[in-house]
Amino acid sequence: MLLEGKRAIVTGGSRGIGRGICLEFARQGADVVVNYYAGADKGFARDTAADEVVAEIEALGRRAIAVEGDIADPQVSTALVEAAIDAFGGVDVLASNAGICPFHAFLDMPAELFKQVVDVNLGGAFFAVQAAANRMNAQGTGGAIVATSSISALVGGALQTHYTPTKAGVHSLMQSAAIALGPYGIRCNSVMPGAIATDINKDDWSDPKKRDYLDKRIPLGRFGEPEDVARVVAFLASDMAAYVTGAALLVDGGLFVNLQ
Ligand SMILES: NC(=O)C1=CN([C@@H]2O[C@H](COP(=O)(O)OP(=O)(O)OC[C@H]3O[C@@H](n4cnc5c(N)ncnc54)[C@H](OP(=O)(O)O)[C@@H]3O)[C@@H](O)[C@H]2O)C=CC1
Ligand SMILES: C[C@H](O)[C@@H]1OC(=O)[C@H](O)[C@@H]1O
Repeated sequence: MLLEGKRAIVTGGSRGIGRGICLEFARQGADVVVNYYAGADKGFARDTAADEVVAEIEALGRRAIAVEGDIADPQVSTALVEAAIDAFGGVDVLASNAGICPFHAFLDMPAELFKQVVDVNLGGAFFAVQAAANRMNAQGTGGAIVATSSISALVGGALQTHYTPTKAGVHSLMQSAAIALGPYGIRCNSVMPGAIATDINKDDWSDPKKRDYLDKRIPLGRFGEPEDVARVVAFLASDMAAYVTGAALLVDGGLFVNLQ
């Protein structure tokens, strides 16, 4: 097992890629704090999704707790670390994964929507990394941080002008954090998923033409599944990657390099 006895926090861990990371971490021997956000309306279904992930982790023989909170709020990151200390005694691994992509045209993009996407995707990553790194530093045993950036850090999208800069920002954050935290034995890397089948792109891909176009561009011949990303995150979080920091790994079935 790659993460035997490690104590992990996964932001946005209730669905999609984050859920995949939670389960892979547990398979690899880690205990997991599962963060999610119920939203302003405190949606019951979202609480249920997080509770189900906790139950799945426990069925794998590991410990887990669900912690609700909007990652855009810096205090939520502090609370996640405190929850990990209370439940497991500390933090060894952070997967900073929570993110949103409400597709919208550029010319009439509401300022509030732009701000929300930046606050969740980039602000949330910044504060989660800062809170986890402070705890790892206090423990004195180093740690590993893996952020979910995106292929969208490298290429654009007409309906993603608010989103792609946040993913480039997360990529850059991991590079700078790798330098800032290397002296404390804390490694910082990112994954850049391509087109992964989750709720985030359900509406966008409901257009069969767009789905078909994307599908044909992927050399490995299929959309990604959350597990495809989760296994790479577990590798980067583990000692198998002990000399890897500041790196970004595309997990896209070859989509990025396929120009023609
Ligand atoms: N799917 C894809 O093709 C790609 C995704 N990514 C990135 O992967 C990450 C995960 O996306 P994906 O799994 O696809 O999306 P999903 O919509 O399936 O899952 C998003 C997760 O993030 C949580 N979340 C959303 N907003 C917040 C918030 N404000 N605070 C805390 N948690 C929150 C959700 O919790 P809840 O259920 O409670 O809302 C959910 O667990 C994102 O950062 C995304 O940008 C990158 C490249 C490609
Ligand atoms: C949500 C999109 O379908 C998905 O998100 C990303 O980061 C990828 O680039 C895809 O566009």
